[in-house]
Amino acid sequence: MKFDMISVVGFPRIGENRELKKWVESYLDKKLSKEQLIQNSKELKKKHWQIQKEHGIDLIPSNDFSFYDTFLDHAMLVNAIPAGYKNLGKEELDTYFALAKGYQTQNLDLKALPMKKWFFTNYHYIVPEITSDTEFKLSSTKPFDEFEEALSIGIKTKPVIIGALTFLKLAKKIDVSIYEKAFWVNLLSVYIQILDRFKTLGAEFIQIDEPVLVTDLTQADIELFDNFYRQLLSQKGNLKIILQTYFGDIRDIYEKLFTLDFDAIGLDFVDGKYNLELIKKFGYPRGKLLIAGIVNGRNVFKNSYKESLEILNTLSNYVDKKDIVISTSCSLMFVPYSLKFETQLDSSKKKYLAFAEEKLKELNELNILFNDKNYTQNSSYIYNTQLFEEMKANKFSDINTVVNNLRDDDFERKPCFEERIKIQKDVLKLPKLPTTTIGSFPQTPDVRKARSELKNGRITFEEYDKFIKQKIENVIKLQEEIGLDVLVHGEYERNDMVEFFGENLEGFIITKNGWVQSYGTRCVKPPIIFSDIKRKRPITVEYIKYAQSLTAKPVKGILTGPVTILNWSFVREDIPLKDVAFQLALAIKEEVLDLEKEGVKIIQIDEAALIEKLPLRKAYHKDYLDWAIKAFKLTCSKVKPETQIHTHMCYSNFDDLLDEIARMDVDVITFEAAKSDFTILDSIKKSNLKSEVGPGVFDVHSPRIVPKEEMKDLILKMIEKIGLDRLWINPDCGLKTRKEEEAFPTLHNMVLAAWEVRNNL
Ligand SMILES: Nc1nc2c(c(=O)[nH]1)N[C@@H](CNc1ccc(C(=O)N[C@@H](CCC(=O)N[C@@H](CCC(=O)N[C@@H](CCC(=O)O)C(=O)O)C(=O)O)C(=O)O)cc1)CN2
Ligand code: MET
Ligand SMILES: [Zn+2]
Repeated sequence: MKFDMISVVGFPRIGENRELKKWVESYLDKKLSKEQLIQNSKELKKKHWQIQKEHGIDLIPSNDFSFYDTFLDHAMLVNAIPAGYKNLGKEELDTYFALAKGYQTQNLDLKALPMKKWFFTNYHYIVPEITSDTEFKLSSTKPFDEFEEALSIGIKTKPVIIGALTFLKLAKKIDVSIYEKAFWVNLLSVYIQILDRFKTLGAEFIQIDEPVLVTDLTQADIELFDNFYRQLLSQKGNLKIILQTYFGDIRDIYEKLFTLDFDAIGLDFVDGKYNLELIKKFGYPRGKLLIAGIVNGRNVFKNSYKESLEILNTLSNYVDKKDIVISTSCSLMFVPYSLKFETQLDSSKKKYLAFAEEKLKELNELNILFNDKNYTQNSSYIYNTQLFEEMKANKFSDINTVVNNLRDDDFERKPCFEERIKIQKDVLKLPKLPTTTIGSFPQTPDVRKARSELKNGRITFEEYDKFIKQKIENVIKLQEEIGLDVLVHGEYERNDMVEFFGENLEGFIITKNGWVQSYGTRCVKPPIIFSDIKRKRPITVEYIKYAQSLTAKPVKGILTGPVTILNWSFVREDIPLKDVAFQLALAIKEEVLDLEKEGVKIIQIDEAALIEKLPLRKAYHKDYLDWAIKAFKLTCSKVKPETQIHTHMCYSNFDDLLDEIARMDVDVITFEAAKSDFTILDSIKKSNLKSEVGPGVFDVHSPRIVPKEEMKDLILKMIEKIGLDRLWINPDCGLKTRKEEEAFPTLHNMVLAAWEVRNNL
């Protein structure tokens, strides 16, 4: 075995120019053949393996590629797919896309499997369903095919497989206990077959990903893990098994791992600083490799060689140096592909950044330094430490003054909710069950084209502005025709709800090509928070004012909240998140007050990502929520009582956080409810939340046209649970990803449903 090894946990799969996204979308639009899609993807994978090889990576991952989502790939691999999909009579790839996107024909209506956030990232995985009828069996050749594809160009990869505990815990369980041996032994036999196949193919290392090990574990989880792996590892033969963890520390199971026959353990020393303490406290077993995750797979800033070498040197007091493998902290799929496309980015900023490709270089340099006794004399080390000194010198300047001068009443809105809502009802005079939308309307190809032409200088700003105003005019007319009560301007001017604010606030770096996958074929280009945040000028006022000038109905102003901007941006690691959040909040507050001044009566401050960076362990929740909620409150504490403040959160997996959400003290909150079977409604009733609520009555991620009766039933059910007086009727998120012909009929049905219920009161 080679010493001084370097490992990559996973590599971005979308391609340097989002090729994969474009191919898959073309395939789904029937504009690209299956053969072509597969052929193109093979070339892409090869390119990615080759790049890693050129950068000297020893443990190069395979099976980290996916046409849509690796969790769904895994569900297909072990045959954990709902019965309805099995008999579609389709080829594997088409069944796969049907699971991801739903499948509708004249007489068949299969819903897409739901998506969930992948830990605290902005990636979303597909949630498989397992029931007592699930028959685990090896059902796909994808991981083996990819291993062979790489072999054919002379690269022996390290296949990546999702671990059993992570799979079972993150799947949706229906009428089944994953902890019963009779259930999981069937899955075990599939994993044994997977290992057997890889043995036959000549694999050396297999990486088994178990990120759930960094969450709070129960005794039952630990026992399941122990039993499962004890048996699996007894069958591993000559294969070397890497247990890969990431996103935190593994305090609940660390010592237990010593007794299991893993050949290597992958630990995250970026998000899991406590892993180092565990090693200091309990040591590390002899003879096992330690995959030391020190290059951050979740952020775009350069690695601090000084800090990393300190960690590595400490580790070498407990682990044989030859057993330490330098690695990324998690997959690199959470950062953009390469800086080489950022030709317009000032070198004074670019020099602080490292995307996936540059991180490969960092791994290499770190490896050289770690094996060099005089590394402090090495030029790459000297350059890197200088950079970080410079960075330290340009800390956010205003932060301490502004943030320290905030007083308690900067965060509190007056008068209390009960008084405000009365005043608002008098001013707004909305009917019962008011109907509205979440903000964005379909981002049709003409909108994207206009923006791209503006960016390329093919049209002037005046032409673009005229185009956007025309879109606004159309959407106002449409909403009036449909009969919605509270209108919106449609968000046509925004490429993305976060990037748009990044472009218009001072302090951000906007990249040209810094795309990362958010789910399936959808990508985001997170802005980078680099220096003090300030609002240069009003951002949204003109278009919202314009929309309001076209109608007598209230137009709701839509803004993105500070915590969501923070959580969906890349943020410097040397400044407390809380301080950045407060700076963002003060900028958004200026916008809120300007909208109010211009006569906007309802303002929605989206906090879609409010709890995204909620620490994985409960013990740390409070601290995060305290500052996150304060940042939100800072944006709207100074508005008049008659101004109605809404917020929107797209996920409702906050059942046990409702008392915290109540502290946001908003007038109206809209959120997703239908996909989680409305359990949240019961929780709302039991919680301190006083706000009016709009639990979305349809799923915006499905192209399906929802029948009126279906939504009517939902509305009746919601009235029963939550009462009539505080209920709003709306979709569960923005409509930007839908086509007009999908969104408009459903909206129309939604309004009709609300009217029918209203008229029968
Ligand atoms: N940041 C963020 N995170 C989020 C969400 C969100 O809305 N924003 N929503 C949730 C779900 N995630 C989502 C993430 C992305 C998209 C999405 O629609 N993304 C678009 C890109 C949006 C965008 O930035 N568009 C730009 C650039 C579009 C583009 O590709 N332009 C073409 C040119 C187009 C032309 O000339 O016709 C090109 O560059 O090649 C624009 O509108 O200006 C996509 O992948 O297709 C939707 C939901 C959770 N996380
Ligand atoms: N206002 C935004 C929209 O409607 C909220 C989206 S939350 C991901 O698109
Ligand atoms: Zn949403």
